[in-house]
Amino acid sequence: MSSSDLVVENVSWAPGSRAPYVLHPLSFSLDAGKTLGIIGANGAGKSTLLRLLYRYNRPLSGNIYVGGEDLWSLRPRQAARRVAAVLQEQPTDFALTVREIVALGRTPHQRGFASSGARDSDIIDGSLQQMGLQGFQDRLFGSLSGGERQRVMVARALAQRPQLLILDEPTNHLDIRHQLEIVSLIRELDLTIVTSLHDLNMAAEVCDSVLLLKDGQMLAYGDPFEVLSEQHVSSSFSVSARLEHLSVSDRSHFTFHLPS
Ligand SMILES: Nc1ncnc2c1ncn2[C@@H]1O[C@H](COP(=O)(O)OP(=O)(O)OP(=O)(O)O)[C@@H](O)[C@H]1O
Repeated sequence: MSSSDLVVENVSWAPGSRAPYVLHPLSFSLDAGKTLGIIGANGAGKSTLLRLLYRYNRPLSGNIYVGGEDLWSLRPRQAARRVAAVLQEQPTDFALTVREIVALGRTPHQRGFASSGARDSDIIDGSLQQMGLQGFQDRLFGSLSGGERQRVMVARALAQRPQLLILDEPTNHLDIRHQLEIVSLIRELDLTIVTSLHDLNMAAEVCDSVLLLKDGQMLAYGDPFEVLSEQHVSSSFSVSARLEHLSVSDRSHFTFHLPS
């Protein structure tokens, strides 16, 4: 068995067996504890790929292995113990408290109608704490700001204690401070993470590898500093991209212009 935590083999998707591909067959693997960024213009297929990884859509072809197990050979509850997702669409459980929402992350680990135990409670406390939400636990979800709700959804996913965490645009709705917090959390978490990101500078900073999609095809995969070249970025986003060196922080930084 491969030492990779996530193995994607020839996976493709289309809305029907005769429909054109939305995602053309692609393959990649990701080692345990690493973070992969999915990058591409609007409509490139990022969310489509993520939906296959968190088992919302079944691939038209190919297989996905998480921890060596074929994701589609697992029962839904077993799959939910392995893979958690934080999506752009937030739930409408407005009448639940923050703690109740985070507690939902424990559901795949509970048997039948058993209520949650002390271990569940500790995990929920830890997840709230990791996301800086201790003071919010009795607030109604519906009363929170967009950014606070986003942090609750990440806390719920952490409470699920997954092996693979899928994040669809995790910095949406977040102000700069909370974006930086999410980025540093992603770096610290001892989880295998696949995240879509629109901010290329952030992707280069936070990801161990990057998968660049264009029109549903994998244009490049690998080290962020190789994949995110001026040429690749200009081509996949139809812009003129320039990599500039910031001498103060000793980092490279993309700037973008419309092609003249
Ligand atoms: N169920 C579906 N039926 C038909 N077309 C679909 C379906 N789901 C997605 N698509 C199309 O597939 C393409 C890729 O969509 P997807 O949501 O994966 O893009 P994305 O890269 O996540 O875009 P964005 O950055 O705008 O969120 C789009 O053209 C979309 O309209």
